Amino acid sequence: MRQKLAAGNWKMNGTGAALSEISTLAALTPAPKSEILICPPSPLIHRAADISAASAIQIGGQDCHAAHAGAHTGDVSAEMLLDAGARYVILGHSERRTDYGETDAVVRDKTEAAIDAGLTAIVCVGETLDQREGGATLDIIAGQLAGSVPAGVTGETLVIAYEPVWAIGTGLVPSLGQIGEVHDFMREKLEARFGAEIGDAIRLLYGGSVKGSNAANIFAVSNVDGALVGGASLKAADFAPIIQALDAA
Ligand SMILES: O=C(CO)COP(=O)(O)O
Repeated sequence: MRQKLAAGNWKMNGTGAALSEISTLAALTPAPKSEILICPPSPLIHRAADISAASAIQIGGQDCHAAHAGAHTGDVSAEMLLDAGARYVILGHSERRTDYGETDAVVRDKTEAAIDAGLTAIVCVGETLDQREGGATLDIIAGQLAGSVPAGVTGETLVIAYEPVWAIGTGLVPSLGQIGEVHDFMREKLEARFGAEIGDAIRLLYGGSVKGSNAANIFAVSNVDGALVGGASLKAADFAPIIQALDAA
């Protein structure tokens, strides 16, 4: 049985004042059945990990460099995230693929570095609206999975997040059929590449305009093991109902 995961990606939002949302979230979800993860901006990770230590909430990063250390001004290594208290890191988010031209090969190298350091990597994949309208969705997902996921992963070291680019921050959500089609397809691809046992153990998250109002329906879709939530993870009052829906799924 895969452990369900509700992950919040704060993106470039929040200063120290936002950390109170973590304690509030812990109070609103005292005994969650699902794993709960908050990925704040890097400068908050250490304090977020301290605040969440007594709760079920885990902390993650939003990116890391592929190198362990060195002359990379402004970058953060996977070891640094781990040392600061992170246990997960989001990699290959479409905003990084777009803003920084991160290719599948770059994402794969970062994923290897993250896993080497002892983090669980959440690798993001997803098609643009043009690609979906052109009927290329499954080809895009297959290519991103093949290119971004390194060899040797397990259900403990890798999570995949399916985030259609056109659904991120837009309020648009694919139909439940479309989500199910992609998640079933990803499961097949992972089982084909890593074998039935590992392929079945890797958790598959849906991301893109997940809210308390649509979460239960999305979590009922086959092979959806949780969500990667942006906007609705910033406030505990918005994120808690999503966690409750996942617990109930
Ligand atoms: O990009 C996302 C999470 O990584 C999704 O963002 P929204 O939930 O704000 O659409």
